[in-house]
Amino acid sequence: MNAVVAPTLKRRGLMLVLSSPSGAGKTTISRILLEREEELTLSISATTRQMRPGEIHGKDYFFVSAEEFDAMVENNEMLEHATVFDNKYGTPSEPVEQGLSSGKDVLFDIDWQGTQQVAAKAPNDIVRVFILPPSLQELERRLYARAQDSEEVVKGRMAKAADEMSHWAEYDYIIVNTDIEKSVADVQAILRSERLKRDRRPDLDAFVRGLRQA
Ligand SMILES: Nc1ncnc2c1ncn2[C@@H]1O[C@H](COP(=O)(O)OP(=O)(O)OP(=O)(O)O)[C@@H](O)[C@H]1O
Ligand SMILES: Nc1nc2c(ncn2[C@@H]2O[C@H](COP(=O)(O)O)[C@@H](O)[C@H]2O)c(=O)[nH]1
Repeated sequence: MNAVVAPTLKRRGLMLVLSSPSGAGKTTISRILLEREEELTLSISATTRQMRPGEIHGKDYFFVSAEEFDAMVENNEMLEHATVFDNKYGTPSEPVEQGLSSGKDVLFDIDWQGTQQVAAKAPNDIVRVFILPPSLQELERRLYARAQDSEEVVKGRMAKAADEMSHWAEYDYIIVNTDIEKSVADVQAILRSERLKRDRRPDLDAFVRGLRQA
């Protein structure tokens, strides 16, 4: 008897965006997701902000000067860019294009301004997830517990949290990050079903035609 061989169908990569007020848990969720999802690659942003202890140039961010950042924007090298908490942040386009064309999904940890720009450029490819903290008290606790920013920076970020959260309804999915394992599982469930969407699977048409003719 012949073994049944599953057909390999191509799929268009998607752009998975995580946004949240600072400290709600995007980076933590992203790190775990990247360990568990082989077909997912991270878009590494460029930023003018100071490197935090433990951060690595080229892994967490490309840490650049304001002049270098402006030159990247001027040369049309950014998919999106914005000023967030007094620093500039942006997504270099080329690695995103490379990731998508090699069949990977690309993960973005960007704010609502960047999300709006990516959605305007690639409305069919973007999947937007907004992460909320369980409470403001817990958000503040997490920012202090991370112990990587000064009290002044934490206060500044807390002051902007309500404004950041006012954009939640622009997102496709909302996760309240109470339990980290559950939040990661929720994002994985979103990825799994978004990957199955008919519009992202250009080979399906020919495959079904073949099935009907057999
Ligand atoms: N579900 C959770 N329960 C408890 N602590 C958490 C949870 N998720 C994240 N944290 C902790 O909260 C702190 C902030 O998380 P993280 O750095 O991932 O936030 P962020 O949204 O990426 O912030 P930013 O926007 O500033 O980069 C970290 O110390 C992290 O370990
Ligand atoms: N629009 C963009 N926002 C970005 C990008 N990279 C990060 N961010 C957002 O900035 C804040 C602060 O990040 P932090 O690492 O300094 O704590 C956070 O909301 C990130 O999502 C980007 O390329 N574009």
